[in-house]
Amino acid sequence: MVKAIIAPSMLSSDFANLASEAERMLNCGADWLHMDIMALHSSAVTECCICALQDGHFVPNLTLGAPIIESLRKHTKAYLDCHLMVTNPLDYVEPLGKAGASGFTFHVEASRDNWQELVQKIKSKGMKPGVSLKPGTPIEEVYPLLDGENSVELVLVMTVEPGFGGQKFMPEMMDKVRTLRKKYPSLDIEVDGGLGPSTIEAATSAGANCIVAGSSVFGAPDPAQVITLLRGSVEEAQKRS
Ligand SMILES: O=C(CO)[C@H](O)[C@H](O)COP(=O)(O)O
Ligand SMILES: [Fe+2]
Repeated sequence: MVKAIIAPSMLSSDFANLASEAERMLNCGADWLHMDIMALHSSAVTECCICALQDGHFVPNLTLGAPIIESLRKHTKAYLDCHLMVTNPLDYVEPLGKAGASGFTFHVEASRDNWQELVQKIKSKGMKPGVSLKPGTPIEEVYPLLDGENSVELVLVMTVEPGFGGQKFMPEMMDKVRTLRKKYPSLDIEVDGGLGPSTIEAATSAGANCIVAGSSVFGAPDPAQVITLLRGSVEEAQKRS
């Protein structure tokens, strides 16, 4: 049976106090810390400004990168679950590996031409490879990454459009989770976006076992209580299945 993993999204934390926010979440029972890495690939700008402006931004936001992961690593031994929302994830493998990232989850939309090289490199740097997909991307797109030689070990199903915390959960994404769980019973299936006490049931009964939650955890008066509730939902759903 796959393990229940609760990963507060540090995107909702106080970035100016990242180390103490991380410690606070771990004390509240977090298993992983979810790190949202959003950036514009700089060489895309140099190579073709117009393309970069039209679609080079993987998301319309800028968050953190390897230097911050490296700084945080000095303060914690926690599993740092990095979610790469960038146009060229390959550029980030070496720096994030060096910085001390634990998981490296890239987007299938940004790696259609080089996912095999990417997975190989992620593994060679000692990180756990994962693939994510945007709401508009069909689940079938990740199958080759799960069935081949260089397979990923986690699939992150986005349940909001990537880019920002605090958005509304998209329940229609649960069909992807159900399909994936049926086909891959021992896979880590992560859900990200809009998860909290009112939406967790839909995700866990579909088969998700890794739960990313930002605003619902950081915005709660008692984050530990929310983390316990999320974990309980994964475990209850697993008992029922
Ligand atoms: O990847 C993300 C956004 O692109 C975040 O991880 C996600 O949005 C978490 O925040 P919340 O739980 O508030 O929705
Ligand atoms: Fe994320």
